[in-house]
Amino acid sequence: MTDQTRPTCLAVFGGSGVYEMPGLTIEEEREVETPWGSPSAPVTIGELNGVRVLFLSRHGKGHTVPPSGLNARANIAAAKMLGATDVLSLSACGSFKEELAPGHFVAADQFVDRTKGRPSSFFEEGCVAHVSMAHPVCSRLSEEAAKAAEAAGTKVHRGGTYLAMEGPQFSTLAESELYRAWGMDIIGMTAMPEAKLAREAELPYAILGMVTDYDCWHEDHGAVDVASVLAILAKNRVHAQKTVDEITKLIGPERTPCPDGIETCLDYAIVTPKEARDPEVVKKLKAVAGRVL
Ligand SMILES: CSC[C@H]1O[C@H](OP(=O)(O)O)[C@H](O)[C@@H]1O
Ligand SMILES: Nc1ncnc2[nH]cnc12
Repeated sequence: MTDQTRPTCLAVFGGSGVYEMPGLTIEEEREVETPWGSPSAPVTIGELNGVRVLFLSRHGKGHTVPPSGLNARANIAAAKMLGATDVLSLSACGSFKEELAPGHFVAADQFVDRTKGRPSSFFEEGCVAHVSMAHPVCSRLSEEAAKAAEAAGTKVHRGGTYLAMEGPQFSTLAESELYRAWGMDIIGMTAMPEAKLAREAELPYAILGMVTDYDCWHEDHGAVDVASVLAILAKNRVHAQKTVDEITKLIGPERTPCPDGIETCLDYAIVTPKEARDPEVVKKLKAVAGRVL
């Protein structure tokens, strides 16, 4: 059995409002230490419909970790180290389009990264790699997530660009209008560098943006505030949780390799020749890129 034909092990990163995953038969809550530190919370390891699921509350159980303080490297590394085959992100987001209404989900397939200074690579001086981010989302997982959300009774939009802002403040009106003029679809504060790191760890990644608001551009809606985001999420949390239930039914435990080749994307990405690599850096990297080191 090659690494890519292992049974499914779906890592779910629950964002704002999604702090637990009811229905999961819990095996254990694992404290994980990675070469990049600890993830946001202990990882809940369990099973749902015969599928192994790893659940991580992205901001911690009590929502104590802000977007800029997220240790995305530790979160992704923890998933990889625990054997994840895929990562599904459930993320609250603002909308830049009338038709992407609060309560709808967007299976985003592109990102624009406007975050600043977040550690965004596992690779560093001593071992340099460049992976492609042209198609940052796993097409298969994204479609499965979209179908699962529909089965859970949610209106889903397939495709769309997620603008990742630094935060934690919401956008100014000028920024909101600029992003709209750029053709962005949704906005949030967490998908970057998470998606980049998932790619470097050869983990197929997909995201369901759970629309909570129209940011601040919409004349008929007030500017976004946390209370309204959380109120919408309280209504939609059940849809998010049901979506995870449905996706495990859809994908099942048997898994074929990712059709986009994400699990082998490091084959030609590392530019530093073996003899020039820093052994200490390589030691850390084994946690996420052991296949090629
Ligand atoms: C509580 S509103 C802003 C907050 O919500 C989103 O988090 P997540 O993506 O983890 O659901 C957004 O990105 C901000 O971090
Ligand atoms: N309008 C918004 N901007 C950034 N992050 C968000 N999360 C939810 N709504 C958001």
